[in-house]
Formats: sequence, structure tokens, C-alpha cells
Amino acid sequence: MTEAVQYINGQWLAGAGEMFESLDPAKNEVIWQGAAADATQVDAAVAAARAASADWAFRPLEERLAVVRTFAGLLERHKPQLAKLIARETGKPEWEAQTEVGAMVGKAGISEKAYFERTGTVENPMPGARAFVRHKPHGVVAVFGPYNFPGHLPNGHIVPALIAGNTVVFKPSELTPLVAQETVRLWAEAGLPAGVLNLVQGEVSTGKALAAHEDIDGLFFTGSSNTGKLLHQQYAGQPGKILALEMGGNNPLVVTDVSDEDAAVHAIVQSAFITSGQRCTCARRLLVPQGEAGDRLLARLVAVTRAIRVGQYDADPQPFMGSMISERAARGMVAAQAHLLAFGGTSLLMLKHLQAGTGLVSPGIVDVTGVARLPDEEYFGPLLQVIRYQDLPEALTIANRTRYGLSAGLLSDSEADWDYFYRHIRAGIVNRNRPITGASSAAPFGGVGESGNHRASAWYAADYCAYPVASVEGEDLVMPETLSPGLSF
Ligand SMILES: NC(=O)c1ccc[n+]([C@@H]2O[C@H](COP(=O)([O-])OP(=O)(O)OC[C@H]3O[C@@H](n4cnc5c(N)ncnc54)[C@H](O)[C@@H]3O)[C@@H](O)[C@H]2O)c1
Ligand SMILES: O=CCC[C@H](NC(=O)CCC(=O)O)C(=O)O
Repeated sequence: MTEAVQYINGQWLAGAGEMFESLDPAKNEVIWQGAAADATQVDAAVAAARAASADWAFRPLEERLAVVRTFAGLLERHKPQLAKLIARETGKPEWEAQTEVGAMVGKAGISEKAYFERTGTVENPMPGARAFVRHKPHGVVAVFGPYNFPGHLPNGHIVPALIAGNTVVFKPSELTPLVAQETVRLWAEAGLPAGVLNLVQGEVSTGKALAAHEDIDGLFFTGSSNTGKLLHQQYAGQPGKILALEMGGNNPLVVTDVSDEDAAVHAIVQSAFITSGQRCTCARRLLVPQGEAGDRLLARLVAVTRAIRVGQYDADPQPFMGSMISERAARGMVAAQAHLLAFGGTSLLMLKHLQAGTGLVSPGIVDVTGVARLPDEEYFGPLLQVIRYQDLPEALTIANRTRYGLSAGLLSDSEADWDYFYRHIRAGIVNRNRPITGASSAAPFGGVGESGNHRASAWYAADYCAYPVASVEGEDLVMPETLSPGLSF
């Protein structure tokens, strides 16, 4: 008998589609197996969400918030177990998985506050009547999640969507079904009514069936730009559906004059190699000035990066970098490095696949200065490209030479350089003297270009979870004091 891995209308059901499995990528062990939801089950999940929609939307907000707060309490209580699952299924170290669960807990309070601040009710003065701006939920929304934060990032859509009064059909990454399942179990335990949150597990065909479903009112997606662009094409000509796309980046980090070299190297390492480079905000391109100071900084960066501890998620002492999501992803990074070297790059530190059958890789650094036709690709792993520049205007020209625009940063002691950088850089997250990863949920989170479609998430997620309604309300229906020309009563 296949496992009950789909959650539709408050019932755990076996999938009716193809079997698939999830691997612990650090130990090469199967940790989950199940059958995908087929198109009929996707249909049933959307129908359940539709049937639950009016009741959930019309409930007093306090009741919806109570469920969200209970869910956050359960997350807090189950933090150690959920963090271990995240670590096992993604390969990220346990210390980091705990921070992911922490972000999920924090999302509840932040989303509640954002709901009121971004989509609250406003009454505007008006003679003889009352004018209001209020917000309503869209109805049924689909949420698509990536594998790199299997708990936190879908949660960043689901929590604000539910607070606003939407019902949800959630399609997690096929690489992280176990974390999705356990998270949905906690929602059910928190008292979410049947049909309000449905889980459809499966590979791309399940995603396609959900994205193409006629009866969803919106789709909130976090994942690669390739998939996001396909969805954008698919939604062309459907202005009635809301599409929020959070996608990838080819993010630049620029260094100018820095007096504390180790602090700069620390910010670079945190930006480029955390989560084995599998964060959308990771620095992919490091821009370093030509000359001695730049040479010294790079030498220190290579030495510190070479010493990064890489290992299994449960190792003691803990590694800084765990496994990548899969052996396939690890091989992809080895191939990306070979590609950059074939284009004319010079390795400063070779990225190596550490153990066959696993996603364990060591971090790599390639100098690609002067490489003609450098691919504007997001290499989603611990591979940092270095580009040397002559002056700040040239650095900014290179930094902006990308179709993406998610995160960017400047490491510099100079106020004037920051002023120039901030004015010229094009990205949604722009930091100075801090890593460009680790964005706050209490700020908007989104990018320009091919990183997003101007529907930022995190603090601004409330905006795409509801639509504004403007009302003019007169208590009595009365004739106006003056009539428009041409009317006679
Ligand atoms: N901007 C952000 O907030 C953010 C955050 C995390 C990750 N990301 C990006 O996500 C990527 C890594 O995640 P991933 O590899 O899981 O992304 P992905 O695009 O491969 O998958 C994301 C989701 O879309 C589904 N999917 C894939 N193809 C589909 C299709 N044709 N139709 C419908 N659904 C489909 C997948 O099953 C999965 O659930 C990176 O590019 C990273 O930069 C962006
Ligand atoms: O991989 C992409 C997300 C990385 C992460 N960003 C956030 O957590 C944004 C905040 C939120 O969504 O609440 C990061 O910047 O490290």
C-alpha cells in the first residue's frame, strides 16, 4: 500500500500518480516515498479549497489569527524535530535548519503586523458619506515552493495568504516532500478547517496540473527564473489572476577600500557560501579592485574559504556548509566550474565533489576577469566568480550587467562610494558592509529584472494576498443638492 502523502479536504490520501522518492543527500539514503497527486487529485484539492473559501474568508479575523498563532506555537514546540527533518532532507547543517524553523515561527507575528499595516482598513473624510479602503482575499491560491528553504519560503506565502482569508493548494518541491508533509501536519493540528490548506505532492506534472487549473485565483511561486518565466507566459492574457514570482539572481558584491580585511572576508563568505551557495540572495560575482589591496583580500579569502568545514548535517562539531540538495546538483556545480574555466577563467580554489553518491562539495572560487561572453547564469551552489575592476563606475557597469536584480552589496569604508553604489545599482536588496544573504522578513523581499515580477514578498506579501476595495457609503439614499446639467426631476 502506498503512503498517505496528499492532504486534500482534511484527509490524508495516497497519491494516484507516479511514485517518487526523497533522498538524504548527505548519506544517500531514501527517507521518503510516495505516489504523486494526479490531475484528478489536483482537481479535488482545488475543489476543496473552493468549497472552504467563503467560510474561511467570512470568519472573524481573530479566528484566523488564532489558528496561525497556534501553528506558530506548535512550530516552536516541534522545532528540534522539524529542524532535524529539514537538515536530513536538504543536507543543510542542523544549526542552520534551526534558524529556518525560527524564521517560520517569526513569520506568524510579522505577517499579522503586515496584514494590518499593508492591508488594514482606512476611513477617509468625505462630506455626507463615509469613504473606506478595505481589502478582500482573492479566493483560492496555489503556492509553489523551492527546495532550498522547504519550510520557510512556502510558509512565507501560506501564512499571509491564510491570514488574508484565502484558501490554499500547496505544491512543494519534489525534492523536499517530507518537510512539506510534516509542516502541513502541524497546520492540521493547529485546527485549520478541512479544505483551507491542501497539499498536493508530486513532480513537475503535478505542478503543471495545478498551475493550469482554471479555478485558482492566483499563484504564489518561489523558485527558479526558468520555471517562473514559464508560469508568466502561461498566465499571459489572464489579468484576473494574481501571479507573484520570487526567482533567482546573479548577485554582485563589490569591494572598495576596506580597513578590516577579515570583516570583509567574513561578509563575502557569508554571502557566497552559506547553505552551500543555495540561497537566491547568494553572491555569485565578487568585484575586487585591481592592485595590491585587492590581491591581499583575495589571498585571505582563498585561505579562509579553503578552511571552511564541509560535512554532514549532524556532524559534531557542526560544519559551516552541509551537502547540496543532491548529487546531481553537486555534479552541476562541477560542470559549471569546468564551463567557466573553458571560457577562460582561472581557478583560485577548485570546487570539488567530495563524495560520490552525495551532494557534498567544497567551495570554489574562479577569477573570470576579462572573460568575454561571461554567461549571465545563476550557478546555484558554492562557486564564486571574481572580477577585478579599475574604478567604481566600471564596477557598477559590470555589477549591473545581468538580466536579474535580486541582491547586491558594497563592502567599503567610504561614504562617497556607498552613495555612488546605492544610486547606480539595480536590485531589490542593496546592503552595505553586511552579507547580502540573510534578508529580514520584516522588510520587503523581491527583485527586479528576471528576479521577480514586482510583487515583493516577506513584509509586502500581504499586498499580493488581498485586493483593495474602495467604498463610499451613505447611510441614507438622498438626492444631491445640485444636479448634473441635463437632468430634471
Ligand atoms: N527569490 C526568492 O525568494 C527565492 C527563494 C528561494 C529560491 N529561489 C530560487 O529557486 C531556485 C531553486 O529552487 P528550485 O530548483 O526548487 O526551483 P524550481 O523552479 O525548479 O521549482 C520550484 C517549484 O516549481 C515546480 N515546477 C517546476 N517546473 C514547473 C512547471 N513547468 N510548472 C509548474 N510547476 C513547476 C517545482 O516542482 C517546485 O515545486 C533558485 O533559482 C533560487 O534562486 C528564489
Ligand atoms: O533563497 C532565497 C531566500 C534567502 C533568504 N531570504 C529570506 O529569508 C527573505 C525573508 C522572507 O522571505 O521572510 C536570505 O536572504 O538569506
